[in-house]
Amino acid sequence: MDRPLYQLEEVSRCFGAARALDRCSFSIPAGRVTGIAGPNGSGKSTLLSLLAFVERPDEGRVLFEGREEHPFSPAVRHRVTLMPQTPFLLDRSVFDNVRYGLSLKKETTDVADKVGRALARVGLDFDAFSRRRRHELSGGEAQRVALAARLVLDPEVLILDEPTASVDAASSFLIHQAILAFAAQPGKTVILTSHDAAWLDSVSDEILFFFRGRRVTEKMGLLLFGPFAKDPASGAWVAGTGQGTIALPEPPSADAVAAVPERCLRMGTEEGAHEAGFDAEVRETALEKGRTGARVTLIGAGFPLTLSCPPHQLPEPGRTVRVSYPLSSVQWL
Ligand SMILES: Nc1ncnc2c1ncn2[C@@H]1O[C@H](COP(=O)(O)OP(=O)(O)OP(=O)(O)O)[C@@H](O)[C@H]1O
Repeated sequence: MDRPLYQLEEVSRCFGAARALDRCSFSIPAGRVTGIAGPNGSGKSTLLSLLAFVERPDEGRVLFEGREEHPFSPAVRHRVTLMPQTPFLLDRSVFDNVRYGLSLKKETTDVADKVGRALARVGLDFDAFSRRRRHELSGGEAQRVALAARLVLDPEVLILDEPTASVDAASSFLIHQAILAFAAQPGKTVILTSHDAAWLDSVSDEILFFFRGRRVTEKMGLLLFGPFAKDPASGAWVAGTGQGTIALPEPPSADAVAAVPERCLRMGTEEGAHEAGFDAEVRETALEKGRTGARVTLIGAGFPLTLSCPPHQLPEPGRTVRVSYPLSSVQWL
């Protein structure tokens, strides 16, 4: 059993009347890669800033190794490093940007060597890049320099908010490799977010799911937002647009969101009794970390959905498949 590194006890973070995090209680293990997933505004960045001790919760406690810690507390300073969603680079050379954190830590030995190794870990050649300035880097290169500036600090806990946002496939792959190489070292913990579900699956040992500031206990494969309508012919409730509809139980309120757990979605079979079904187009397929499972991303009735399947049953992108689910599996969030 993994030792919990963090324990959150009834943690809330409020902005005015809105709760970006709403009474969250869960733990995060040491020595693993934990992915944080959820739609826009679900509280992921807010959570990361609390885990990095950049901010304090308004309610509840964040325990680190069993003790309540705070911003600037010596127990977490230099041990936990956050790369924010839009990392800031100084208007100086790449070398100075990567070295900057070392100088804050007052590390003066083997500086050039350490900077060179950190750049190599994100696929940047020291001779080609170390003298370049911020404006001489592509978006993907700048993101990798920002990651190198965290890796050079050799933290115990590396927290990354959307490290592959707006980078191309090559940079995304290099960032993936750098994170896995970091995580493979003894005693290292990585906590990260990404909107790219397949990428997050391929890098994470475990994923925690969030929705509207709360942790959702399992991975939801399908989220259905209103407006919902009642089919006058059948009397059944449906979500969807002109591109088709998806059947639901009666919504409890107009702004409720329906969710179907990924494990309840089945692909390629006709629906049985007490099940609903709809046609969906396969958009993307990906193998999970360890390659024992695979994930399929589809679009049905205008809604994106993901479901898992054995790697040998992966359908071809572009195919239309039938997706079925028990109506009783629909949860209201
Ligand atoms: N400084 C702030 N002031 C006011 N509201 C904020 C602030 N920071 C976050 N929020 C609100 O808190 C909620 C959660 O925001 P947060 O950035 O944590 O979500 P997220 O899941 O990271 O979203 P995204 O995927 O879009 O990055 C949102 O409704 C957001 O508008």
